[in-house]
Amino acid sequence: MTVIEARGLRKVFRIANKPPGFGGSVRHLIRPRYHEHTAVDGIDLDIQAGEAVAYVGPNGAGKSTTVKLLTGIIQPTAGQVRVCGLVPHVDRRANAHNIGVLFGQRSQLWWDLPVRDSLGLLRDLYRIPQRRFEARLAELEPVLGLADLLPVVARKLSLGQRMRADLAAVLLHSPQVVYLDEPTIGLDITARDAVRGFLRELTRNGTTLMLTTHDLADIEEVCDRIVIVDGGRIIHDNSLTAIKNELARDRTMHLLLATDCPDLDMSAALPGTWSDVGEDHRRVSVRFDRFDYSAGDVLSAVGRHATVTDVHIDEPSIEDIVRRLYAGEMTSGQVASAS
Ligand SMILES: Nc1ncnc2c1ncn2[C@@H]1O[C@H](COP(=O)(O)OP(=O)(O)OP(=O)(O)O)[C@@H](O)[C@H]1O
Repeated sequence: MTVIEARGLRKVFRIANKPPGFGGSVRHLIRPRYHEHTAVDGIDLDIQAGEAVAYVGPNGAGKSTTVKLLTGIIQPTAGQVRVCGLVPHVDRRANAHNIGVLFGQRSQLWWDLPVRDSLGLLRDLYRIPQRRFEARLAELEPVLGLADLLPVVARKLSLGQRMRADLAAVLLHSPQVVYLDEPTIGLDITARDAVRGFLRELTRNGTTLMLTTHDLADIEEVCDRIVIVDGGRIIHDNSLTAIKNELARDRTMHLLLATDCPDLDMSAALPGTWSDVGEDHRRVSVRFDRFDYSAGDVLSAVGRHATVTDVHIDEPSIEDIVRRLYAGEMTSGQVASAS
């Protein structure tokens, strides 16, 4: 079932050309001048129920603007958008019940209230029955470690504590679609793992997740699809596995040998591979295309020359791939689209 559907979505901001200083302000009042900036430039997007999609791109790419359009905070200049069958900027109230949003550093919590009271207010706002509210808090408690946070006034929370409390606020009404911006920022390693595990669990249970983040580990551990935007356009849209298969076929196996092997060259046994022997003649690296050879092929080929005592494989990271896409080393023509 398609939960998020956007066609030709476009947002153009009108920006005032205000000259500097008081004189400039007066001149602008008399004769205002503007220029236009296209933040989102014709985006087509279909996201299915239960999908976890990473929506990433360099600063200013148009990520937040897209999320604002999908949540109905702003209206599109052109194009159509539907979320759970509703037009977000038209059916704002109904849409709010279907979605949870954690946006940048903006908190949902009332600054001067204990977290418990903020959650109570949100319970009333979303009209959550008391029993369901308590059951939901009990579900969220072990992941987000809420018990310690509930009595604390929001402004006294550390960044990581506030993030946990905010996540509880976003997820309290069990929304069908959740938009999260940098959801693990400020969390320690344990809390980060717990949140990532929890987000995976959410999508397994059918919640649709759209993650805008610069933390690529979040993407690898939570998302199954990655949409990359740049200049307001989608430059890549595919599953994480497909992007790796297509753009990161090389693996490098590093082997430690029991005996010196200064002249080891794998190119005869495994044509198309590249190998390098370290100065100590015992450390060998073999780079291979994973669709041409398996790790076992490489291991046994090296094993015919020397006893291997240790081995590890460098997998290409999603970080490398995304960096190359941002840098324009690859274009959408070189990569398959999910649509
Ligand atoms: N309200 C606005 N008025 C004018 N221009 C805007 C407005 N909001 C965003 N922009 C511009 O639109 C472009 C896209 O901004 P957006 O915030 O969507 O980027 P982003 O991908 O979320 O970036 P970041 O990773 O830095 O948060 C930027 O050039 C930004 O300056």
